[in-house]
Amino acid sequence: MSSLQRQGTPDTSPLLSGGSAPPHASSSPLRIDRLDRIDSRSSRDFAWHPHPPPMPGSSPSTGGGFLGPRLGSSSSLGGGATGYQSIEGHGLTLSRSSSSAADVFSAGSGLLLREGEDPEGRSPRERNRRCPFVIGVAGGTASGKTTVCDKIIQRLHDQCVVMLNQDSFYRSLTEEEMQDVENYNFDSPDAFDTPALLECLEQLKAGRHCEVPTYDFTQHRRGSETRKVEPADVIILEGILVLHMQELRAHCNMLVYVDTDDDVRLARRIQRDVQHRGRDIASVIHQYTIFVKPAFDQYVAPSRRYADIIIPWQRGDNLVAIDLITQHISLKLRCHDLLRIYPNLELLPSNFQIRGMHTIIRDASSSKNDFVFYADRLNRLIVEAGLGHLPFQEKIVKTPTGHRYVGVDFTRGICGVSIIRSGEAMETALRECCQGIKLGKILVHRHGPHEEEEVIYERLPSDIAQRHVLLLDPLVGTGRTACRAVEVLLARGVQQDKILFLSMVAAPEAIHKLCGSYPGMKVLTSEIDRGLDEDCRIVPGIGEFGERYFSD
Ligand SMILES: O=P(O)(O)OC[C@H]1O[C@H](OP(=O)(O)OP(=O)(O)O)[C@H](O)[C@@H]1O
Ligand SMILES: O=c1cc[nH]c(=O)[nH]1
Repeated sequence: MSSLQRQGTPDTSPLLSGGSAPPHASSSPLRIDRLDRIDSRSSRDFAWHPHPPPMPGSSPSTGGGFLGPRLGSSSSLGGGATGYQSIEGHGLTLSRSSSSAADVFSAGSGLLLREGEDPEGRSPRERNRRCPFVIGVAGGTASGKTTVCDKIIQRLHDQCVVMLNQDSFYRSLTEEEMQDVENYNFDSPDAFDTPALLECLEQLKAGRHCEVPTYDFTQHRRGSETRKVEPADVIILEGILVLHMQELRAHCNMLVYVDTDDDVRLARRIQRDVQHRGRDIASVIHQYTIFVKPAFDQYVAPSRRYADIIIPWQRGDNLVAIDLITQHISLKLRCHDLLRIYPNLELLPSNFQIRGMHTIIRDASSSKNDFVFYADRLNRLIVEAGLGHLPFQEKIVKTPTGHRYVGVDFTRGICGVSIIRSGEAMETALRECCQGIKLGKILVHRHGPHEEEEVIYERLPSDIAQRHVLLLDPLVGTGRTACRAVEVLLARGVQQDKILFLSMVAAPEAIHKLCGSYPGMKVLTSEIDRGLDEDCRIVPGIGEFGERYFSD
């Protein structure tokens, strides 16, 4: 809203009073950069699955199972950052990880797919499923990995979590190997059917169920039955070699190493194998000395260096570490819940350039020049991403080398409508992308954060009902201003599914309101903030966008 209209009501806007944005803060005390690779592109159905009774960690192997309500799967991967942080006194080390850039950005945006036109025959909703958040948990034998996983699952009780145990993917021994089982190395990477494990992981990440083998530790064989594991929000992949194997690490958004003294582990191993796996003490010690310990030294202990988080775990009570991990995951998943709930919500895939732009725009001490420069840059990306959601027509052209190129033709019949005044800051980006585009404007005024909105000005293309409309406003807090503007468009005959709302920062409240009220309209934002303060300002927010962008 223009400062002119604001005169006399300087503090009426949810975003006008209070000025500068508070420092960025999250409900998690940690910043674990690799977790920021989670991003998302759309939604899935809600469904509920009962909690099964806890399964014994012995033969036949647990294999994995439902551990919570299913909300759907989540993100694709983006970023590829490494993080390093050490938290003294919390018994938790966040360490540099070697996250590979290869596991970033699953394409999957489906931007060029028209409704019902998916090569794999998926519905638009299935197509928009996100990959789940995958946590890899490794550590030596009997280090307490299962307990750590159980604690994480307990604390993520409002999410659907499934576990995949590497143990379930032991190969069946051949007759020959069975003859000399005392001298078979169960701790070597070769003992596992890793392709089968990868296939399961890939199925789950694609939003499909998988069949996990069962393994009988007393017979050293796979059972004839498999266990069906449904897709979930979070997958915990647990096993001694999960961090050692690059192909498994590449699937994980977060790598955890459980660090327990060797003697504690040996004592636990003896107890477990004797009680649950039909062994005697002498054979357990023999196996430990000949295979388990050397394999630990060769594969498991060195894999610590890949961990994002190393948890010292002696007595099984390092709950601070568990809390820190799960708080952070919950924070990430909360944002993704919105994306699951609303198929019409899109989040601009993040990367460090975009995060850097946000950092400058959100910094209260940034200069006007910087604010405008980076807001323009970011708006350009948002507009480009928004345009990618418009329908297209195939177009074949001839290249200068005389070859055919099968491409697409841009949509005709679009226009932009900015919500005055901050929305006008996005017009530049739209004009730069679409030369000569028709632009309209709507001015919505509200006397106070809890007052009714009033449309006091509208100028729209006369043929707007025939056009696709890009509705522009960098900030949506309560979503009331935006909803009012949408009502104006609908009253002018624009169809919901021809409206694309573009914003830079949205509060969850606005997303519920906009996406819930107008399921046919697409909403694209570059970041979703934590919420609103008592004056309905976005937290952490940007402050008064219009003031910062337009004032001298
Ligand atoms: O989602 P809501 O709670 O309705 O608030 C969002 C509105 O607030 C901001 O404008 P502002 O009122 O600051 O006016 P301005 O753009 O004219 O500066 C923003 O640009 C939206 O138009
Ligand atoms: O069958 C198995 C599998 C793992 N470790 C063992 O000792 N036996």
